[in-house]
Amino acid sequence: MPADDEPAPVVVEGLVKRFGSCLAVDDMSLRARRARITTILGPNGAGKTTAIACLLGLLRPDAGSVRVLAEDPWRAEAGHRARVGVMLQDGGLPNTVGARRLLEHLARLYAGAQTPQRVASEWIDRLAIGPFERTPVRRLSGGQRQKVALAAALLGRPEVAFLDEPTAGLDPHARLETWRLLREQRDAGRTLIVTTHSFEEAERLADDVVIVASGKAVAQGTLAQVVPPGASLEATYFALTGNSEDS
Ligand SMILES: Nc1ncnc2c1ncn2[C@@H]1O[C@H](COP(=O)(O)OP(=O)(O)OP(=O)(O)O)[C@@H](O)[C@H]1O
Repeated sequence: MPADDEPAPVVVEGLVKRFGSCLAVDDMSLRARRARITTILGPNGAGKTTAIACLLGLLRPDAGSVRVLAEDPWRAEAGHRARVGVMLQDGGLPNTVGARRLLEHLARLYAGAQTPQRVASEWIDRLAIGPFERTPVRRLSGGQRQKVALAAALLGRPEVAFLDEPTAGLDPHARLETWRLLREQRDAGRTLIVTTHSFEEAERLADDVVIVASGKAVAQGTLAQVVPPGASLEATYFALTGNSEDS
């Protein structure tokens, strides 16, 4: 188990990001510990995806700092990017190719994969992609596309992976299988940052939880640290995000 005082692989300090007059991220600070699953919960528009885009080096912070594996992602070289996996909400997958071809292509890009066909087959088996492995991505159902995007994010054996709502739209079997997979990835030493709108997912999957509201991290820690004795995560979330559970 990693010591709590070792440098965190993901550090956000005082992050600010504006889009015109919209303050999407407002002085956000958070950390994700190595070889742990950190889930980020927060209302629509709270700034989760924007913060992740900064952590991926896709957006440049207006203020504050972000570090991934001790580097500034905005300035990082290709070698750094290969250590970081990503699954974005819109998939970002090429539309016209099938899953097998795409996964083989990605496996070829990663130096470690000497046998791209075998690597792709392992992920296709693991995520039950086989029945639709040759269907062009644009023809896949939302849940099928999620599976391909998850395989694409993890296939390069990244040290850190950012997964934006990885189980959204998955059926209950696929969701359980994804949780099992993510725990295995964590146990293999990967640091996973997972956004979700599911309290059940956070409770069953997370080692650490971050609650984000109005562009700030308003609570973070283990579930036991974040949720007061006798309360639920759901009640804590509603109290911290300013919404009423009864409304
Ligand atoms: N490129 C952009 N241009 C303008 N506004 C943007 C842009 N990207 C995000 N925003 C705004 O920033 C705010 C934060 O959006 P963000 O996508 O980070 O929220 P989120 O917490 O990921 O929400 P959700 O749970 O719905 O995915 C929103 O008000 C959104 O409209």
